[in-house]
Amino acid sequence: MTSKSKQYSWEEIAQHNKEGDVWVVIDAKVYDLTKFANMHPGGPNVIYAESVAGKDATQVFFGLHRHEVLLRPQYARLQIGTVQGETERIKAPVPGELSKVPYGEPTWLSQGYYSPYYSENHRKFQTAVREFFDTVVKPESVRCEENGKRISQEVVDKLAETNLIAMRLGPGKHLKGRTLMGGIVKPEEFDYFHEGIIHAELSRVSSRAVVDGLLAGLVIGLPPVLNYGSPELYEKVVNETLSGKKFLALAISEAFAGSDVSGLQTTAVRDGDHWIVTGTKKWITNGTFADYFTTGCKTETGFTVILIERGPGVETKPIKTAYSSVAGTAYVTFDKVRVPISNTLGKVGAGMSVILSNFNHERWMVCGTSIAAQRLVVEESLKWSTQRIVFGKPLTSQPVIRAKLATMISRVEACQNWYETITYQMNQMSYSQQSDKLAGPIGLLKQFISRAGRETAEDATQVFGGRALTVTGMGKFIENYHRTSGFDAILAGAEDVLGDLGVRQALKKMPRDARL
Ligand code: HEM
Repeated sequence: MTSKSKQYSWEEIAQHNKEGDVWVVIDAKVYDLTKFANMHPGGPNVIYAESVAGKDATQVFFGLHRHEVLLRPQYARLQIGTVQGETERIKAPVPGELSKVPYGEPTWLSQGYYSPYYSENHRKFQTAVREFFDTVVKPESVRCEENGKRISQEVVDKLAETNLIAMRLGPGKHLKGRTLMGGIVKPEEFDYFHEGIIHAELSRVSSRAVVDGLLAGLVIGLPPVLNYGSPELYEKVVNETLSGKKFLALAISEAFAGSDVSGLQTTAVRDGDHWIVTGTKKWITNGTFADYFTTGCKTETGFTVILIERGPGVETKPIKTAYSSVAGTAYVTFDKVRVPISNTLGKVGAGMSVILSNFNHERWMVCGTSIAAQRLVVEESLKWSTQRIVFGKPLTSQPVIRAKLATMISRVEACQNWYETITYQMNQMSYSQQSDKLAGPIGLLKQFISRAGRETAEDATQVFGGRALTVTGMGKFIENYHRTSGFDAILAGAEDVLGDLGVRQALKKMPRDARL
């Protein structure tokens, strides 16, 4: 019999109630904290308190710690047995499982509800993707968020093996001949709902910085190569990057110009079969470790997009931002870099349409990851306000807290429903129809979602109080989301600019004879 399966009566437990001999019970499990008390991060005295030592400390424990504390091996081994006739109720999470907390999952994944958009195949795909992210990505995400290092090659290799890297770019010819998630979905059947599942599952297990660090640069920077690169460039760069052997970043924004793409100053001057590129780029996601840069350049006849390989004259240095350096945010300098003319993406001078055609997908992707993060914040807030006791009652007994939860839930549901409607349209439309009909709505959607996210971050911070201000502990997700939700409002197009784009697109389509 292992010591953990030993059973103790409440009478016996009660005798271990003092310094030098202290046991506590948490969720029917008996812990011997005698030696640990002096190392306890919350100090020894709280454990010797009359209401704790030798007693059931479940409620006080869950008011102060996340369940994951008990699952860490160094603490799990403090358990010496269970209470006679009692069994644990708070179960450890199982990789791949769905949350049972109301609104913890989108409607289509909630038991007893229906959806017009998702099929059995989407559900099968979602199960496999969640299990993969829970087991492979989640532990890595926690490590990288803390140490700021880039995602390990081991995890990148696993992402490549399942073709998750390729699938994050959406449906298309780059999926042809690939086995997707062990063959669950055929390349020709893979649609934007499948892709959205990947963004949501990634966001569920990752901080905002890890979402970007997990090769977001490639997701936004490779499409111009896919759609406008020469066959030779396609063959080489697409194979190298989708197999996780090389990394790629989109290098458009500069300290001189962000959303105002036409104001860029990086120049490319023709010299025989080469471009000579000189200039700087700022806020380049994955730039610190990228091997290729899909770069916006000023050329004699306008704006041109050129793929630049890391080599002589290319330098990158990390930029310290509000989120973890796992994202690899870089300042990039090009100093008279010689680039073959064959690396030009699209026509010389026609770079604006190359870049614009890429934006819709990028913005839609940010919407998907933001909604999943907001949903996690809602779930965390529901759990916390149920387990936190104040003035002798759970936080949920306060009408002001319930009112906050109401608006948080409504926001995330509104975001989800609009996002799914647009995703459905994307599935029905050709690429050019999407560019014509969805650029405006996606701009408005992104503005709505990033604003909703920041309001939800504010509300959750009020619900969690001081705990939302610390990087570790009960409110760690809220702290991280509160600190980083602003990234969604800036990256892929500033919130206000996108709102304006949506309205301008609508105004262009106003019937000339429309009158009140
Ligand atoms: C198996 C038993 C326990 C373990 C392994 C444990 C472990 C920890 C850890 C790791 C922390 C740091 C904060 C965190 O990571 O969440 C902490 C903080 C704390 N613990 Fe415990 N603890 C245990 C039992 C208790 C009990 C029974 C009490 C009773 C009052 C208690 C009171 C506290 C307090 C007051 C803090 C500081 C919380 C804060 O800074 O917000 N702990 N404990």
